Amino acid sequence: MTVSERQNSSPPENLKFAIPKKGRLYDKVVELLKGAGVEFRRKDRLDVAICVGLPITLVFLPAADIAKFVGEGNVDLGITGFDVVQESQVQVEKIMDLGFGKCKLSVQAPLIENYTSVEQLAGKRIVTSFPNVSKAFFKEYDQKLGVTTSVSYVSGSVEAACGLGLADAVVDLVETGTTMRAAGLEVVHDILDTQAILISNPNSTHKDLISRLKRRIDGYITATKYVMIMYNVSNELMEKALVITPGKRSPTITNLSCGNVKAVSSLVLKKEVSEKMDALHDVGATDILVLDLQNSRM
Ligand SMILES: Nc1ncnc2c1ncn2[C@@H]1O[C@H](COP(=O)(O)OP(=O)(O)OP(=O)(O)O)[C@@H](O)[C@H]1O
Ligand SMILES: O=P(O)(O)OC[C@H]1O[C@H](OP(=O)(O)OP(=O)(O)O)[C@H](O)[C@@H]1O
Repeated sequence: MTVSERQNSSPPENLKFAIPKKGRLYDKVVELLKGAGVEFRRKDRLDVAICVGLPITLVFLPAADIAKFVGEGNVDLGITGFDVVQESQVQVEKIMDLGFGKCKLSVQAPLIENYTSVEQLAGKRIVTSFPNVSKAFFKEYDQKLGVTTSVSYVSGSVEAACGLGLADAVVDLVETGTTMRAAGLEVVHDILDTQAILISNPNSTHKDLISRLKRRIDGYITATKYVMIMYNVSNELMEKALVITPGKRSPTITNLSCGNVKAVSSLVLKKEVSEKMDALHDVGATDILVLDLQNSRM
């Protein structure tokens, strides 16, 4: 075996974990794995990386192929979009939503045509990278109206299909709508909401390691959503302050050496922290500090 073959080979007993090799989800997935303590070094141009200190081999694949690989048992675990899972038509176990890669899969048509309902597109030409989801979606309308919608697959630049005269409408992902508007399209109907999800093969033999990874990822995601708020407050004002910061379960209250004042620490949602600080100030709390959480197990 050559050196490069050895670098590329996974110990057979390792859990195989497929993640997107590039694209929209890549940076977020790498950040998530780092936060969950899954360390790896990916050598230039290699699509396999063995993790440090964990029996895990990461496999870098196109996002669109990951659900199929997980469903067919070539890998144990994967991260990809829910849209990809729906399109792949395979049986996978959804472990958890990951909270990024959020967008919608929508039927989009030229603004100029002014379509007001999706029924008007039944029987017409649709171009998409999601032929299975699109066919399943239009089936109901085809049956109702006695027509046959033509669904054709393209692997990319879907939004260009109407302008090129290849389609009457497209089924594509929309987040901000920038791509769609630039192509002169508008949403006629949303088919599904999607985000990145962690999936596993239902027959994987690595159940314990998958549970451990789930706890780690869960802990990291929770830590990114919360901050720890700490403040001092007098006994008389305590009740009002605790209404503002009830904590995830309950706040921690510590006696201070100086008389009538106590220190409170409590978890607060990051998105609510400024408003909580204002409210604490207004009820008379002092020395208000906010600390970021690195990680958590709750
Ligand atoms: N604009 C977006 N906003 C949020 N999530 C998105 C967006 N576009 C795609 N995604 C999510 O990321 C997944 C992968 O999309 P991406 O466009 O990166 O795939 P790709 O086509 O494999 O990448 P590339 O085009 O670079 O080869 C999609 O299946 C979807 O779940
Ligand atoms: O509503 P928006 O914010 O414009 O996002 C939607 C676009 O994002 C994705 O493509 P991406 O930019 O990842 O490139 P791709 O077509 O090469 O996959 C998707 O396929 C849409 O075209």
